[in-house]
Amino acid sequence: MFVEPRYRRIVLKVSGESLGGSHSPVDIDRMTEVAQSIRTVCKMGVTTTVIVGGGNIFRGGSAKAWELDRLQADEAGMAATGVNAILLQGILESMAVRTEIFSRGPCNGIGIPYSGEELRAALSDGQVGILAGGMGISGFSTDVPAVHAAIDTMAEVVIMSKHGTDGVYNDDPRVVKNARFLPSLSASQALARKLRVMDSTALSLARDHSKYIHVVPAADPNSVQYAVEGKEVGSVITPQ
Ligand SMILES: Nc1ncnc2c1ncn2[C@@H]1O[C@H](COP(=O)(O)OP(=O)(O)O)[C@@H](O)[C@H]1O
Ligand SMILES: O=c1ccn([C@@H]2O[C@H](COP(=O)(O)OP(=O)(O)O)[C@@H](O)[C@H]2O)c(=O)[nH]1
Repeated sequence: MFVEPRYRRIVLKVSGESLGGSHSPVDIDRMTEVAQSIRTVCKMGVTTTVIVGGGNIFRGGSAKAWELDRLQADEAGMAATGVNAILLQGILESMAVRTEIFSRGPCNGIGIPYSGEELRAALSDGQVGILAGGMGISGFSTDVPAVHAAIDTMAEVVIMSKHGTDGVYNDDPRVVKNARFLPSLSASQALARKLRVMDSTALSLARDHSKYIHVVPAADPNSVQYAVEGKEVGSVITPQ
């Protein structure tokens, strides 16, 4: 049965941590599930840009433990997103999904350098854009380039496939056992309550550019498809 998608143009942010397995920082079964969900939404006619995190391999926040300075640590984190992007591209291409990687910073040399115009051209040509290297500069997470890509590609929503939560709560559900699930809230409310489900810089960028954020559970392999189909899943952060 054909379902009219709720979203026509999306940016999908895939949590790096959700790509790891118990024996390896990158798990082929998880990566395959992600690729299958991308193929499913593409078949529904949804124009898709994917941005992968790198936290399954390395995060800038580990700088101290490794005695790295923040710039070095962030460069390692950005490089990690490149590994995930190449592996995801490989699996997607094996499923006959055409892709192009657009890269920044330490990932330059993987695919082609990021350009909003070239990304839009690839999407118009029916390809999936995969972004590597985040913003290409230290001090960010991949949430900011996810929202930025929504601006560049005129996507109405960033679907955030999150590790360790099924949506947004009024407090961190990993820490506060009786935290309350919030099916819908505004970006301003999330900022005012200092909810740390995503980067505050990315939240304010989404608010200022009227982009919706749909937080869905990475643990459910159907959650991206359900979000696109308009089924109740995760939490929606509205721009207003
Ligand atoms: N208000 C909140 N609602 C939901 N999750 C939250 C909240 N505050 C903090 N978190 C935490 O955010 C984590 C996901 O964010 P993060 O680890 O940065 O993600 P990812 O690697 O999935 O992008 C969850 O595992 C959850 O513990
Ligand atoms: O524009 C960017 C994007 C990412 N990073 C680094 O790359 C790491 C991995 O990205 P992220 O934490 O967003 O991955 P995820 O949380 O999705 O696993 C971050 O911790 C940062 O150290 C960065 O320095 N600049």
